[in-house]
This record gives sequence, structure tokens and C-alpha cells, in this order.
Amino acid sequence: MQNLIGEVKKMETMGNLLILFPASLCLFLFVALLNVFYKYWWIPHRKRNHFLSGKTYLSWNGVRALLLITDPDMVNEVLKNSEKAFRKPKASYFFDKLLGDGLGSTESEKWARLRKLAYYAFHGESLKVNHRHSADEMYERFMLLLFSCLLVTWNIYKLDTFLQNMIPAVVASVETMLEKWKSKEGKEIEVFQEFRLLTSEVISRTAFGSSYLEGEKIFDMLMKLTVIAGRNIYKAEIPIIRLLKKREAKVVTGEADNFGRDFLGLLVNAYHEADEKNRLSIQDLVDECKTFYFAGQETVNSLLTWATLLLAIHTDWQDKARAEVIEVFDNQNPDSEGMAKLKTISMVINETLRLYPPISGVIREVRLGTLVLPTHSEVDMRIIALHHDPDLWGDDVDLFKPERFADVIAEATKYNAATFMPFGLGPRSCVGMSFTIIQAKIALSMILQRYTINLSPSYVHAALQRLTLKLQHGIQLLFHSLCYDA
Ligand code: HEM
Repeated sequence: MQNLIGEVKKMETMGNLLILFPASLCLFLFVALLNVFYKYWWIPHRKRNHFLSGKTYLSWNGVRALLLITDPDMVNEVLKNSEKAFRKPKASYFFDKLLGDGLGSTESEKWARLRKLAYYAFHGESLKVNHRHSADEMYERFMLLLFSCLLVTWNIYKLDTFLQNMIPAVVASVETMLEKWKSKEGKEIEVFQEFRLLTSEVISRTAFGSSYLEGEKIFDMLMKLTVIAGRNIYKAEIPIIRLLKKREAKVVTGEADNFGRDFLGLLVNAYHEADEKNRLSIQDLVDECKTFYFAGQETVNSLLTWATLLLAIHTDWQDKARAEVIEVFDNQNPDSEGMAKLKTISMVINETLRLYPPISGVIREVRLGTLVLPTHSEVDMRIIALHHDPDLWGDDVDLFKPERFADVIAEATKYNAATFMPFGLGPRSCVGMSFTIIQAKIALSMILQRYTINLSPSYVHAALQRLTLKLQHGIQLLFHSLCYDA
């Protein structure tokens, strides 16, 4: 009897195997066929941009119809949004999981409240640093400046503290990175990862007043969250609450008399706001921190990477930029006064942002009242297409020519702000623009003061659009120390 049962079990297992094996083989073949169909038929035949008229194309990504606009006048109209018909689309599942309902995705009153806080925290230096803007931007800047002046009157100390703290904090972060480079002198350095750590440290120190290690942990978690959100599997928490509790504890124990003057301090203040209407919830606070950790790092990392690559290739511009830095700062660390004098560095930064805009396009949906027209369709403004349009920039559009930005940006863009818009345009434009420019100027100046930059023979050029414009295999550079010690 036992033998019989054993035999039946064996047959069952064999039977299962006989069914399972062909079934998995069929599944495998089906997936492979689907893949081939998607790659060789769907993408070439369906996911194509259809020319409509002028500089407008219609595209379909399988879920939504996208109206691709590369005409600067139209882009201006959509992004200025004076008729209030174009809104940010609802965040995708991926971004919703990654960043929550922060400043970048929220709308209406909550957006206005968060924007005011962020503007206040990240725009202080626009009063001091003279970064040049187009005519439209100048108008906007003027209005923002007026707004800033009101804020300054509201509380002058906070702005001063911001100015005093930010530049030394960025300088200290760059010093930490350069200290590490001393041991790698003349050897290949993959700078994308280096700049990732640098930008993590800068945002940790300036916006969240936390140590590098704490910042690094948060970034680690964010990177994991990116992967996890991409796979739609788990939920991960980021140790932002710990930073919040630390601030609160300092006030409770009497170690500090307020929650701090940086961005986190402003958020914690808003979390404790007596007026319920203006109070931030704990979820709002966490989402806002995630938004700024993410937006403040990936984008600046991309800018610094492309800028050093271009300087390594165009050594004439590298020499010019270095001469300027030495003239302005000698061998001293950058300060706020000298920053405004860095004309060549500004030109290099602008030309880098033109050729390789970290964010290559922005999307809006069309709304009339509560109606979204037509459903599942969006307007996509291709920043990268505008920046590479020979009608706007001339036949040498693909060449690295920082001299395009020798005069005011308005002239380079023929007085149309949408011709050059790496930071977006209109009310939803980037709140971290001045912060980015300061960081980039400081980092590039300090590197140029100490090193010559050359491309490593192992570098392989492969641009990749994944959230931001990146290099698929990173960027390998050789840094040789200059004779003097900066
Ligand atoms: C090279 C650096 C950067 C680039 C190229 C960049 C680009 C942009 C662009 C194109 C937008 C507009 C998005 C849209 O219209 O849909 C934007 C918005 C935004 N950026 Fe940046 N950004 C940079 C750095 C930063 C930094 C350092 C921060 C924070 C510290 C930041 C925070 C934000 C936020 C919060 C928004 C949303 C603003 C709103 O919706 O009101 N960005 N950025």
C-alpha cells in the first residue's frame, strides 16, 4: 500500500512538472514575443510624434495623448497661464509615492502657502547675487523682489542668517569633497557620484541644518524609495520625522529659543502654527522635505556633471574660467561679493543648461473649470527642443559656445523668455534657481582654483534621460593639481 501511495505521489510530481514546464515555456515565449512586438512594431508605428503644424506635434505614450509644443510663444502662453486654464497634471503613481503632495505637484491655496515658505527660504541671495535675466524674467524678478522686500521687513534677521549661513555651508561641503580628491590626484574620478554626495551634503546643511551623515542616510532612503516606487511594491519611510523631533526637543529643553531659521525651521514653525488654516500637517511636512531633498539634489548634480565634462573638453574655456576665478578670489574661498563678478563662469553655466537642461520638459493639462479637456491629454513643453532649435539659436546650435551669453540673457534669447528656460517659466518656475546658481558657481570656482580637468580615455558618451538628463556610464575625469596650494 505504502509503495502504491509513493508511486502515485511520484506520478503527481511528474504530472505537475509535465504541466509546469510547458506552461512556463509558453509564458516565456509569450513575454518574449510581446517584447519584440513592443520594440519593433508598437514603438515605431504607434509611439511616434505626428507633425501637426508649425512646431507642434502629437504623441501618444500608450496612456495619454501629448501635444508637444516647441514654439516659444505658445510655451510662454501656457506656462504664464494668465487664463488659469493649464494646471500641473495629477502626479503619476511613481511620483506620488516618491514625493507625495509637495510644492512641485500640489495646487491652489496649499501651493501658494508652500511656495511662499520655499521662496523665503531659497531666494534670499537674489538680493545680493547679480545673475542676469531676460526681460520677462526681470519683470518677474522685480515683482518677487518687491515681495522679498516685504518679507525682509517682516523679519530681517532670518534673511541675513540665510545669507550668512548659505555660502560658508556650500564652501564647507565643497571642501569636504576636495579633501577626498587629494588622495586620488591624477587618478580617474567618476564625478557623477562625487557630485551626488556633494549636492546631498549641500541641501542637508543649508536647508535642513543636519549633518552630512544624516543627509546621506536620508538620500540613501530616497534612492531606495525611487527604486521601490518604481517597482510599486513596498512603502518606505524616510527619517525626516527624526529631524523634526530633534528640532522640537531643542526648544522643549531650552537649548534653542526657536525651531531654526533654515527651510526645515520654517516648516516646523508652520507645523506648530496656531491658526489651523495655515498649519501644515505632518504629512505635508514630510512630503515637502522629500520634494526638496530630491529636487535640490538630482538636478544640481546633473548640471555640475555636464559643466565639468564641457570644461574638460573645451580647455580654452576652462583656462578662461580659471583666470577669472583667480582674478576674483585669488586663492581664497568664494564669498558673496565675488560671486556677482563671475561673468565667464555664469556664461559656462548658462551654455551648459542650454545644451543639457537637467529637466528636459514640463507638462500641463488643459482645464476649463472642472473639465479636463480632452480627457487623458496633456501639453508637453520640450525645453530641450527649444534649446536646440536652429531657428532660435542659429546653425551652430549644437556647439558649446558660452559667448552666446556674453550680454544679457534677453539678447541671447531675442527677448523671448521661453527660448531659454532650464528652470521653467511663469508662476510654477523653479524656486531653487538662485540656490542652484550659487552652488554651481562655488563648486566650479573651487575646483578650478585647485585642479586642471581632463577627460579620461575610458569615458564613453551616452546621455540618458532618467528623471534628469544623466550620463549612462557616469563621467570619468582626471584632475591634476595646480602648482600652488589654494
Ligand atoms: C539645475 C538645477 C535645477 C533645474 C534645471 C530645475 C528645473 C526646474 C523646472 C524646469 C521646474 C518647473 C517644473 C514645471 O514647470 O512643471 C522646477 C520646479 C521646481 N524646482 Fe527646480 N530645478 C533645479 C534646482 C532646484 C533646486 C536646487 C530646488 C530646491 C532647493 C528645486 C526645487 C523646485 C521646486 C520645489 C519646484 C516646483 C515649484 C512649483 O511648482 O511651484 N529645484 N525646477
